[in-house]
Amino acid sequence: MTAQILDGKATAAEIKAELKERVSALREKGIVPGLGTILVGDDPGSQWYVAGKHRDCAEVGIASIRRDLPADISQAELEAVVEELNADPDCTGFIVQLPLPGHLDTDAILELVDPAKDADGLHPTNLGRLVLNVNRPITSPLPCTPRGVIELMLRHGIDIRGKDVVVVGRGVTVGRSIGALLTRREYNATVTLTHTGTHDLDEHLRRADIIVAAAGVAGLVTADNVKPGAVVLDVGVSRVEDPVTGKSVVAGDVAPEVAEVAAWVSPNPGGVGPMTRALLLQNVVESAERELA
Ligand SMILES: Nc1nc(=O)c2c([nH]1)NC[C@@H]1CN(c3ccc(C(=O)N[C@@H](CCC(=O)O)C(=O)O)cc3)C=[N+]21
Repeated sequence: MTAQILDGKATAAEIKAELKERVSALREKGIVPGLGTILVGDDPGSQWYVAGKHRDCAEVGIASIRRDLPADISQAELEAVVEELNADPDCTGFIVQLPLPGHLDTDAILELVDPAKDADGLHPTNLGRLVLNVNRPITSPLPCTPRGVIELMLRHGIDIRGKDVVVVGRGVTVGRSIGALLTRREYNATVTLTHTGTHDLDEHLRRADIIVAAAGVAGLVTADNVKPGAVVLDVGVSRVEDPVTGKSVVAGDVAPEVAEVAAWVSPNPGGVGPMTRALLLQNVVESAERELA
């Protein structure tokens, strides 16, 4: 038995096709959703991610607004660019690509983003709304990766309700907010958040119905630690040296042999990454739709 694949690439394509329709409907009413990106410095990885976001926008008809800034930009200068996009009516949502260079105050920058335009869904106001609204519909942007993880399962017919979900990693973009989403009444999962201080991680993993591996530790989840029939989502990304070629390659948190035990696994790449990007676009479209309402 080998696990079925949670195909993030195909599912993201499906979501993008739906968003394209919603963007057309908005355009007919005179609203053009626009995604802004703020990129500081010339890290090739970050440049590649940002380029991908603009390609995605073109695909669904969202306008792109791009601000590429020098690595030595000052806090005040960067804050001015954030304020500019906050005020720009053509920009319905935007992101500040992370990480920022060390001399900049990341928290202060992220807090300056207008919560209504927060395409990442990581503004303190939006995270606060997510925590406070357990039962009512949420009408503010949601964090893209947690939402992408859930959407990937739902669109493969996986029932989350009542399931034991074990999340590995307490990072801001995934671990710390995914529990707030999964424990909403609409999903009704039971969530355990594990991290580097957890005693006996293996024990937690072995009883999980669903594992969300977001630690950024290559191969952390092994076949020995997965219950037969579990659903395993590989969110982590780290760079490791390929033992054969010696080249630096991207590795996920889930060892390949897990596919022999699990019922479902998300590949990495091709799993949660494309979903994150699709849900970013959805946040931008939803912000534009709220503007119309
Ligand atoms: N403000 C901000 N928001 C972010 O959402 C954000 C960020 N900063 N900084 C960096 C991380 C990383 N991240 C990825 C998203 C998609 C893929 C993705 O689509 N990867 C593809 C291709 C991977 C490859 O081939 O290298 C895949 O998984 O199939 C990867 C990484 C968003 N991030």
